[in-house]
Amino acid sequence: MSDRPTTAVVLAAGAGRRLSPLTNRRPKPMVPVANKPLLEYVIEAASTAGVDEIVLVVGYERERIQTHFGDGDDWDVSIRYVTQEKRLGTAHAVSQAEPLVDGPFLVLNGDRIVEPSAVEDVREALADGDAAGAMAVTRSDRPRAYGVVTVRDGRVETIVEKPRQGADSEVINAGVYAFTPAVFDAIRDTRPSEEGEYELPDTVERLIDDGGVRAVRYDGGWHDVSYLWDLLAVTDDVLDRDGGAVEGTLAPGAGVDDRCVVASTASVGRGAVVGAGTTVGENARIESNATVERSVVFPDATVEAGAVVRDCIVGAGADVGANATVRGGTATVAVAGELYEGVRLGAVVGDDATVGGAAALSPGTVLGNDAVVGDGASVSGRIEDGVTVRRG
Ligand SMILES: CC(=O)N[C@H]1[C@@H](OP(=O)(O)O)O[C@H](CO)[C@@H](O)[C@@H]1O
Repeated sequence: MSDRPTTAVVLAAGAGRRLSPLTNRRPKPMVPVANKPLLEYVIEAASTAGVDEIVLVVGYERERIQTHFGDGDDWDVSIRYVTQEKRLGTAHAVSQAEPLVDGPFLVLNGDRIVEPSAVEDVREALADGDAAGAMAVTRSDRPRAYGVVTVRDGRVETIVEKPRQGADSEVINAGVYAFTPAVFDAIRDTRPSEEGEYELPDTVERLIDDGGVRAVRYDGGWHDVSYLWDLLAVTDDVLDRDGGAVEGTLAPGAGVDDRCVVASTASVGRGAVVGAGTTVGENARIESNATVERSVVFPDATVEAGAVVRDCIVGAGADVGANATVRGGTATVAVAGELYEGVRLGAVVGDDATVGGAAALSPGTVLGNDAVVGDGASVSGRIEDGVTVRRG
């Protein structure tokens, strides 16, 4: 067996609670960017980098993942699944794969878009040296949301997970690793975090003293959807990188910008405008004279005639009624009990939610799954799943 790993353990068990309501019914790795789940970008990058065996660690809503990826044939990889029954952290997730790996292997986060070079470079770094592990590190504008890393002589010197106080480095753990099987002993020696979880950064810290971990600088694209509004920005970045793909049924007089992705089974009605930075999922319908700009429309959603939707996420099967408006722009948005100001987000319309005709959603509105806004109602703030808001 070659010492260059061709097996990757891909972590896809988490729920992604900060992306509620989008993750109330689907795991974060299945959130679509340009009509493709985040996890599909990871699997494609691994496959392009020469990985031929993937162990997918699944848990929350795992059927969604297994149904989509099956045995991996469509991606030229062989996929096997292991289930992390309890959410006990990323190191615990890796340990679930122990019976299925043999020799050095890669570990990839299943919900961050990276390029194949990140995978290739960590694998080379492990194979060329005498370290117990190699980890890709990259620069981030918000290091405190990640594992903050300091590097010395090409090795990881320190790693601090999501530091509460300021970060002393802009360099973060990119979520792409290569390990020798020694990592499994290091996981067994890893102590639980304050939240009672076994975290891979803590395991890496153990390996620093025991074999060392090479730091591999990665400057390619690195995209994370941490918050709802990141989905719009990451979609925009991916459209910049990969270009648009407008398929589907376009009625006469429909205007669809080139920098959009419209699924082959979607339709855009007469006089409708689909502006740059928009993606329209399978079987979604943009009806006549509607305007949809810089938005993500999930599969089976409908934007009815004359509706105006900007900076929006329209969930699967949702219905935005005729002449409803979401004017877009910046707002204060509540996520998991915290307020984020100055965020560019028109509205999120949860899966199967209904926005009545001529209703108006203020910027920053987040409508839960199955929520209903009555005809002509004006709504702002956060509406939980299943709640109905009538006019007046
Ligand atoms: C506990 C853990 O594994 N934390 C990792 C992981 O964060 P999550 O928020 O758990 O996805 O991925 C980040 C980057 O992908 C990395 O910077 C961080 O150190």
